[in-house]
Amino acid sequence: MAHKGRARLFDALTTKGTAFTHEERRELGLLGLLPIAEKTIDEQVEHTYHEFSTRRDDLDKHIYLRALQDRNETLFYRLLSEHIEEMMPIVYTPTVGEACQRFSEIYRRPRGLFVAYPDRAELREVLRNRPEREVDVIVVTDGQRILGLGDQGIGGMGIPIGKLSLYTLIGGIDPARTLPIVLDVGTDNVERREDPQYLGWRHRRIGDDEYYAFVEEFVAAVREELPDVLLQWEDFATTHALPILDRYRDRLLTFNDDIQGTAAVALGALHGAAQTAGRPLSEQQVVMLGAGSAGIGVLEMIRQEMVSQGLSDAEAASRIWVVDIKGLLTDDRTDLSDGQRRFAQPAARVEGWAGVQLADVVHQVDVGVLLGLSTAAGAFTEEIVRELAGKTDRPIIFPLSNPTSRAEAHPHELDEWTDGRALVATGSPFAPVERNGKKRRVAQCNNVYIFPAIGLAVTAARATRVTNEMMRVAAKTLGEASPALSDPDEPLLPAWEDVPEIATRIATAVAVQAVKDGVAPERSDDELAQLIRESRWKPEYR
Ligand SMILES: NC(=O)c1ccc[n+]([C@@H]2O[C@H](COP(=O)([O-])OP(=O)(O)OC[C@H]3O[C@@H](n4cnc5c(N)ncnc54)[C@H](O)[C@@H]3O)[C@@H](O)[C@H]2O)c1
Ligand SMILES: O=C(O)C[C@H](O)C(=O)O
Ligand SMILES: [Mn+2]
Repeated sequence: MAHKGRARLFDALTTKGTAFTHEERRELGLLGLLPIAEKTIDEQVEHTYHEFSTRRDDLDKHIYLRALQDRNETLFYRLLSEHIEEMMPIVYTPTVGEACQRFSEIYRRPRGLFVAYPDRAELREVLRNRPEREVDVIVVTDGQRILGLGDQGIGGMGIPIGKLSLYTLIGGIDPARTLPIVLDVGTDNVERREDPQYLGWRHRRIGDDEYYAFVEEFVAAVREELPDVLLQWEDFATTHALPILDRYRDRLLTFNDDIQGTAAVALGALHGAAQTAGRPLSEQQVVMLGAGSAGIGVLEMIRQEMVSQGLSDAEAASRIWVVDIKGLLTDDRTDLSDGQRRFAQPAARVEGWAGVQLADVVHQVDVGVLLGLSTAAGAFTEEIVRELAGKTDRPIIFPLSNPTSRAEAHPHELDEWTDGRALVATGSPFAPVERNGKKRRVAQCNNVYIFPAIGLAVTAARATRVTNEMMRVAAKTLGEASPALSDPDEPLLPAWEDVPEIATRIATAVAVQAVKDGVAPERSDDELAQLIRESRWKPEYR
């Protein structure tokens, strides 16, 4: 922190703005560079909250908060931590989706790294130019599947920035040690490419051979520059997401949030739901709409959970029904990937059915759990939901697609169509549901319950891999924190105010598991717990 003068005043990570005391101003050569008033951080929070509140819409609020982040990170996180429930939907889903779509238009200042294909001969230099030397967590996207909004090219950068803000807010990762990265490999979104304001490389997406070679080069440069960093893959198209994860999961400290983080949060929410419904997962028939990387990732974990509850692999698979854009996955389909094939039902099982769409499956099968990771807005129709509600007392219905505009159903509809019996969790945030004059919060089943805790765990424990067991322990620890376990009228997942504390608990369990799995240095459970608490960064001026 050697900076003095203007360099110090304008360094977002260490500035205090008007909160520099007179003495500090004298020491740091700031006399005269600030108005005479000396503010406390609480006064600054009050002021910025007022400013935030006067912005006209959510995108405007997003722009305000991002600008504050670029100006004074400590204040940004302090403000967020005091208004977490109100501001999460602004810096993250759903508003971040619009911020990605309009990234070039609302662009003010650079952040993180733009790793562009035309610079491929100088990837190491690009990595070396990173804003801060030491990095604990990278979130990288190539912008091809931004939430359910498709290819946003370089605009996808909004996602790594938003996710890393939550690594700090919830997981206590030092913001100076986070690095958002976008791989700019072109875009197939013609509207973006032809927009004169577009800031990315104006080119079609490169072909697979070039693509995988570029990713390999990128990974090699990351390993050379930052050998211990956690590398999180985010919002890659399913066709790339799965091969990339397969290729690197045993070579690096890495995970794919859409596949693994989503699976863990869904399993966590299902824990409270199954308990409230009075029927364990292994006795449920599960239907998933959507067979992309998110849907298949969730189903893999559900299957493992059913097996741990006593079923064989085959018995578990026979309880899982997956419907994609073409209909039910059956073993006579020739268009399935290996991952999808594991969940294909024998074609003989559906002989004589009138059709194989979602409505047919819900009609024919004794469904207890209906999950959506399809991007198909409104696909959980009144007819389907009413039929499901006729089969079971407490139907479990999770429309998990993001952002709000892609949700398979809205919670108030599900509540109405099931007379309040549905156990609901959504991917994006929704307003509470009102029934008999009582308002009930809707659980937001979003991977943000998981990834900050994973980051905290591997950073504090100095883990070298993210194992499947670590993800399972994260799911279990989250599941055990479900408010619904003690009161069936409570939501399936904890309130946002409690999430930083729960992330600490999850991180501790994950770190203990990392040691057990032999991917982190030996330490006692107590030592790990203490290490995790102490390593949390706090939004305070120092
Ligand atoms: N809640 C969360 O934490 C979370 C996490 C990850 C992803 N998601 C959301 O999940 C969605 C899917 O992500 P993905 O990476 O798996 O995407 P993807 O595009 O790879 O997969 C989408 C799947 O849905 C199917 N589908 C599309 N339209 C359909 C329709 N009309 N009817 C039936 N099936 C249809 C497709 O065939 C495909 O199998 C996105 O909206 C994403 O935002 C949510
Ligand atoms: O970003 C989110 O809100 C969750 C998830 O990673 C998604 O891609 O939808
Ligand atoms: Mn994602």
